[in-house]
Amino acid sequence: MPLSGEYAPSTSDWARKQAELYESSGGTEAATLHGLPIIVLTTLGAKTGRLRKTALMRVEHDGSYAAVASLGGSPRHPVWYHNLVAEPRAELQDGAVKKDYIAREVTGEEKARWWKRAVEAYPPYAEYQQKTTREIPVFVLTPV
Ligand SMILES: C[C@H](OP(=O)(O)OC[C@@H](O)[C@@H](O)[C@@H](O)Cn1c2nc(=O)[nH]c(=O)c-2cc2ccc(O)cc21)C(=O)N[C@@H](CCC(=O)N[C@@H](CCC(=O)O)C(=O)O)C(=O)O
Repeated sequence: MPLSGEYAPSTSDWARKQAELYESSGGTEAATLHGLPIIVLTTLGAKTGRLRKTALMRVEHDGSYAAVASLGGSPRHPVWYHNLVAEPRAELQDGAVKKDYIAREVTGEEKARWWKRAVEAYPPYAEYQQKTTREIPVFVLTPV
């Protein structure tokens, strides 16, 4: 069942602009970062209950996606991480297709498999993990 609520723009201007343009153009504009494809994830704000839209790198395998809470190797998690922990239901737009997913944070062997896919899709993830002692969380989103 799709998320409902009022959209609350991100306070990160560049990310907000990319997420909004990607969504409004059906994934035809603002579709890459450093030439690599993105997706837009919609989560439910854990405190405000408002819809949050977050551009993320596209990491897809057999219809499931990874959401990598890298935040450029920052010592803290991105705020959307806490949204997904609180409410695992999410929407994900890949190109013109937007579907409902359930997110699950992965660990161990399963995380290692998805981390490999993520670094193949976006090599800077490896540098981000080198940059911080924070273990960068990975969610796997499976279609509902
Ligand atoms: C800036 C902040 O955003 P954030 O959720 O921390 O996410 C930071 C970044 O991860 C986000 O900007 C990403 O889009 C950056 N980013 C990537 N970030 C990643 O972590 N991984 C990626 O792969 C990634 C790729 C990417 C590609 C293109 C692009 O333009 C940006 C990309 C934000 O919007 N904060 C809001 C709050 C947002 C929020 O969700 N609030 C919750 C409260 C949650 C709580 O506090 O518990 C609520 O509404 O209730 C605010 O300060 O008002």
